[in-house]
Amino acid sequence: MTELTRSPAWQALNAHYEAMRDFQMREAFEADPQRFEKFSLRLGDILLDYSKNRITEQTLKLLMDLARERGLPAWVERMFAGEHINVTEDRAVLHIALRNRGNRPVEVDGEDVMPAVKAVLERMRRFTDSVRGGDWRGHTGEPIRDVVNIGIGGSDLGPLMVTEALKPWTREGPQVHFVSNVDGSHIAETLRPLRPETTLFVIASKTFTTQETLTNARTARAWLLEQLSDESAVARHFVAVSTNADKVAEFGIDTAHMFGFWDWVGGRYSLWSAIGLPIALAIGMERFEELLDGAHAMDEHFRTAPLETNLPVILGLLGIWYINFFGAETHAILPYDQYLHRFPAYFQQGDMESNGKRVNRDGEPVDHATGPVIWGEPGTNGQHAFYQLIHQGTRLIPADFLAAAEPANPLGAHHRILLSNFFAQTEALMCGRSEAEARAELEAQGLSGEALERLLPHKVFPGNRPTNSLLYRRLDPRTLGSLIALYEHKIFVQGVVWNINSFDQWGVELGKQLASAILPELEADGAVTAHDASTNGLINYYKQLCS
Ligand SMILES: O=P(O)(O)OC[C@H]1O[C@H](O)[C@H](O)[C@@H](O)[C@@H]1O
Repeated sequence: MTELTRSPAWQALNAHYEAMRDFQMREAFEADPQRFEKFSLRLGDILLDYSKNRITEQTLKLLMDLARERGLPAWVERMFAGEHINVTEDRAVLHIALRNRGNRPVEVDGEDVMPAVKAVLERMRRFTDSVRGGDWRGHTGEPIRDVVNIGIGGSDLGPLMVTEALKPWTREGPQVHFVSNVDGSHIAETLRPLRPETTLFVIASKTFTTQETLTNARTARAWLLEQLSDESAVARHFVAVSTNADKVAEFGIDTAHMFGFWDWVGGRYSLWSAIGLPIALAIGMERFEELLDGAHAMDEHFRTAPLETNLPVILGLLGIWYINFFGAETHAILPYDQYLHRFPAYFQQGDMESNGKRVNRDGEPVDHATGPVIWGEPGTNGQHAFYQLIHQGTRLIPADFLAAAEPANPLGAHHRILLSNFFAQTEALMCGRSEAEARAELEAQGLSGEALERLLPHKVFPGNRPTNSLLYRRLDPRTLGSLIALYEHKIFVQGVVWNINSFDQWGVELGKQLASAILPELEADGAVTAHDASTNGLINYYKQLCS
């Protein structure tokens, strides 16, 4: 057993889980009229209702004991103090500095990083103002109408998710497009309706060595030069966002047109840095700073609130409860908001790349589950697709429901219909429908005898399925910033409890290495024999199809 699973707090939770096997939320609500008040919290206008979970006050106490035993408060301090908590890469983890809106210095290796952070924000402001104001002109003197962000992973998903989420604020800016996949179809389809004279490319890559991004960037440059036929056009149509000035220059982008960030910003935590440039181009720098303000408010809450009333801590520990004690394999994020349609995908990288780890910080294999599979789609679409399995399948799928009280587009009854579904689904998942209730309903429909008995088991909903609800006034930049930071810190909390490094991602390496060995084999003549029989067979069949 590892230190974690041997620990008194873990053992106590194990015993408590046994005692909770028969716990029914529905009965708990009936027995305790204060359950909602006890198990809900507000931060600003964001309400977190976590009362529809298989928990008692004792469960929370034991989870808090676990967090304390794992030294969570000290780990939070370490992160905020700029310690190199990303041990395998020997780096600090300071996305919180990017949205540190107060005057508190944040030091890395004895140096306050805030002046540099502010200087980049100021450059982003000047640049985005000039592009949005029409002062920045393309090579032929026309203003910029389209921005194409070329990046992948953390250099794509955050800006893409946020510009989609904040679409109502994008009307005055250029149209922003995103190309990530190395599949040529992505860039081909994106560029097809665009004119090079009015298009600005943002090449976003922390390392500036990512194959997909550099391939797409070269294609973009060729497209531009094919039509503008002048190398000097590149300077007016290409900017870069990176930590690697040498590689940016090598690629042919003037570093005067490069926006920097730092190795203490993880790719999947980078939308707050210059990686957010396409967001700022789309919504303007003021709104971008409101996004930072919202995240900062959550950072302050996370840093200072007691564990018991700390939103990210509660979400993180509830996740641990289900993953490690109930054996839940997945976690659904279900935004009742069309604008949040990329939010679950964003946190697939955020969570799964952070906590998809099998060894602890010391390199020892863990003997418990770590990060869950994150998935989800916006409500109500999911209801007509996969909710069947959540309601009546054999798996336990904890789910988060998110919704804004105010509609972004007030259109008759749309929003009330949407929210009636938001409220109904967590109610249905919790209450279920007992056999007696199902029977009564079938009888009311006029069924009886064998016909009723045949249908009855299919009509029963076991219920007792856990959900969290996040309800807030409206999805504006500030609220979105807070919500993203909430999930970021939730991931941190779980990583601390599991004693894993949430900030490296070695698991992406192997495939990359093998792909670079295979690429020349695809270009060479003759059969390939260097791999296992399956891989050889696939490559050789591909070659046969292409010959
Ligand atoms: O920003 P880049 O250096 O181009 O990296 C882009 C992405 O690729 C890597 O493989 C990592 O898995 C991601 O964490 C990263 O966000």
